[in-house]
Amino acid sequence: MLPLMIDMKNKQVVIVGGGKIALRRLRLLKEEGAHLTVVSPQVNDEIKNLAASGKIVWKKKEVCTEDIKQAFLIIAATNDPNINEWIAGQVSGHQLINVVHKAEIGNVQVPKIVKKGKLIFSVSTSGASPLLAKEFSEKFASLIDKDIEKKLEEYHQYREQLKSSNLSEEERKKALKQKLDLDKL
Ligand SMILES: C[C@@]1(CC(=O)O)c2cc3[nH]c(cc4nc(cc5[nH]c(cc(n2)[C@H]1CCC(=O)O)[C@@](C)(CC(=O)O)[C@@H]5CCC(=O)O)C(CC(=O)O)=C4CCC(=O)O)c(CCC(=O)O)c3CC(=O)O
Ligand SMILES: NC(=O)C1=CN([C@@H]2O[C@H](COP(=O)(O)OP(=O)(O)OC[C@H]3O[C@@H](n4cnc5c(N)ncnc54)[C@H](O)[C@@H]3O)[C@@H](O)[C@H]2O)C=CC1
Repeated sequence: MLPLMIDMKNKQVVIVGGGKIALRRLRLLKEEGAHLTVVSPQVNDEIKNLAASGKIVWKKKEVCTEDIKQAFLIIAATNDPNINEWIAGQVSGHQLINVVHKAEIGNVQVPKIVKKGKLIFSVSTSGASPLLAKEFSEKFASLIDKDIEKKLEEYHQYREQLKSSNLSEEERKKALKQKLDLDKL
């Protein structure tokens, strides 16, 4: 499994199922600006409210092939393993699919994700122990400088400045390293 950063803005995402796990995936993807459609005969209250306010689409029905045809990413999050597996069998080779009850059936797994401004890290145990992934992420998060968001904005600006200067690659690298080292003092 290869961890990549994917721009989910305006991507079509179909979540099949409307329970606890569907909601967890929905929150994560909504935050990134994806266009969400939930397909499920029943959904929890939060999903109902989001649909009522037009923030997502809710198709109140059981899933069929047509529902997932246009999706960039599909989340099979029903509580019926047979349905989830059927969905996985319907996707074409260029679609992404996450199957929540048995990740290896799909081609996407969801790690534990932590975001502090521009700093993003994620921990995966390749499905071995989600709880350990959570605990590790908390340990790593506790090591992060509390001003990291502000600092990263500064580093970004400084780096852009250097990139538009006449300095050589070697000189730029040295200057960037010096700034990081100074901050550590
Ligand atoms: C493969 C994967 C799914 C995927 O890729 O979509 C997967 C699969 C499964 N999880 C199960 C159970 C639990 N999952 C959690 C929690 C989380 N699970 C997450 C990810 C992943 N879980 C992916 C692999 C991540 C990795 O590689 O480490 C986190 C990190 C991110 C997220 O889901 O948002 C999130 C942190 C929550 C937080 O931050 O609070 C808890 C604890 C809790 O809920 O507190 C439990 C109960 C304890 C236990 O069972 O371990 C079951 C059994 C279901 C059953 O028994 O029916 C399966 C299915 C299976 O293993 O077959
Ligand atoms: N990935 C993870 O971190 C975890 C995964 N799981 C797995 O996720 C599954 C779902 O868990 P919950 O969300 O808690 O279940 P839930 O019971 O709260 O929700 C299931 C949803 O699926 C819908 N559904 C059932 N048949 C359908 C169909 N044919 N078409 C469309 N929708 C249908 C139901 O209406 C309901 O909204 C569990 O069965 C479990 O295997 C459970 C815990 C953690």
